[in-house]
Amino acid sequence: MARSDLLISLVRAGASGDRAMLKSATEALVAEERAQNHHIVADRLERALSTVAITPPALTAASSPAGSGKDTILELEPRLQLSQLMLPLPVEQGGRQLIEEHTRADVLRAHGYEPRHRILLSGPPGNGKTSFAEAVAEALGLPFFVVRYDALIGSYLGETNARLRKLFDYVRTRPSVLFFDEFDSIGKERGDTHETGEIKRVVSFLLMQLDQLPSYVVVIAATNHAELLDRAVWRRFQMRLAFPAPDRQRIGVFLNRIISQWPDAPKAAAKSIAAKLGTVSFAEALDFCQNVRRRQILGLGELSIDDALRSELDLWATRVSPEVLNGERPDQTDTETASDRPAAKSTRPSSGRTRPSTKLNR
Ligand SMILES: Nc1ncnc2c1ncn2[C@@H]1O[C@H](COP(=O)(O)OP(=O)(O)OP(=O)(O)O)[C@@H](O)[C@H]1O
Repeated sequence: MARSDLLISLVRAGASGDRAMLKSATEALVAEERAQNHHIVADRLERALSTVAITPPALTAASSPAGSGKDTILELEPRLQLSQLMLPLPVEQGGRQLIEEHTRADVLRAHGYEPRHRILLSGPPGNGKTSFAEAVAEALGLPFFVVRYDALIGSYLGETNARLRKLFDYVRTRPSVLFFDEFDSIGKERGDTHETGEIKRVVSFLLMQLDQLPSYVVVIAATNHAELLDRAVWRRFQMRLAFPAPDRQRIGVFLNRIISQWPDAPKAAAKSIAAKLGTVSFAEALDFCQNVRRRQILGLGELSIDDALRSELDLWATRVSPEVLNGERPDQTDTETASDRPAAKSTRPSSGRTRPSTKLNR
């Protein structure tokens, strides 16, 4: 299957004159041959590749970078490691299994199995879905491709499918981790009456492409709205991992990890800071900590870490939430400034987020 895909990519690359695709498909074949100790074939393939015309062929619509699948993805160098993330146990275990299945794929294949390679991550924003995908790419030593919806979704009939085809043609030329963030924006429920037939065609085409993808392309899709996904799309994923919002205790441990690396330890315990932050995502807790350090660094030695922390907690209590920005509840910051507000006040209307007191436990 994997091999036949590579051969098809080679034929397509030859037909369209896409030298990048030709090179990456050949390199993938070379890697495969070497993995099977077929060094003579691998050497011949490499020699053949080196004789490919140096002069680039005239650009055509199909072969131009603007028209290739490469435009619809962003290639990032994965740096994050799984051990740097605070993950729920099932996610951590799922991640380790996934990595093992791919690093020891030859053992599985010897028994007629392929490693799992279609993974769905769900959960509220800022709790590590993107980071997890990056960490999987890092652990496997693979490029991390992030799908760019701005370049993928077209307004003309059939345009999105044509771009999806190019995207999949491009990624199947080499092992990689392909990441679809906000996957619900493309894999939506086909029964949605507000959508035209176009979305159905896109979802059907996407399913077909997912089915045909070789296992050396690990597709990781993330969604904040798993309930919006088409059932058939949901079923396609071999591993589904939930990233729930962290509770206060986990945020406390997370804060402690960060704070313990600061040059000066604040007097307040991480647990007490977590209580003051209220219900937050890991990303929000991290932002908060980074702001404290920014404040202290710019204080040029005049500001202690405790002052910086207290000051940032004061600001935190006056934060404008997305609900205010969306007009779902009134903002009180117009009539009241941070300095007007007593330090321990936390009476802003709650909308899921607990407004913390700004007084530190010392
Ligand atoms: N579980 C976690 N452990 C450690 N750090 C985390 C965790 N979750 C998020 N972070 C930090 O927050 C940042 C943003 O998280 P990330 O982009 O992975 O969240 P996400 O779930 O993909 O959010 P979105 O749904 O908005 O795309 C990361 O760069 C990371 O530094």
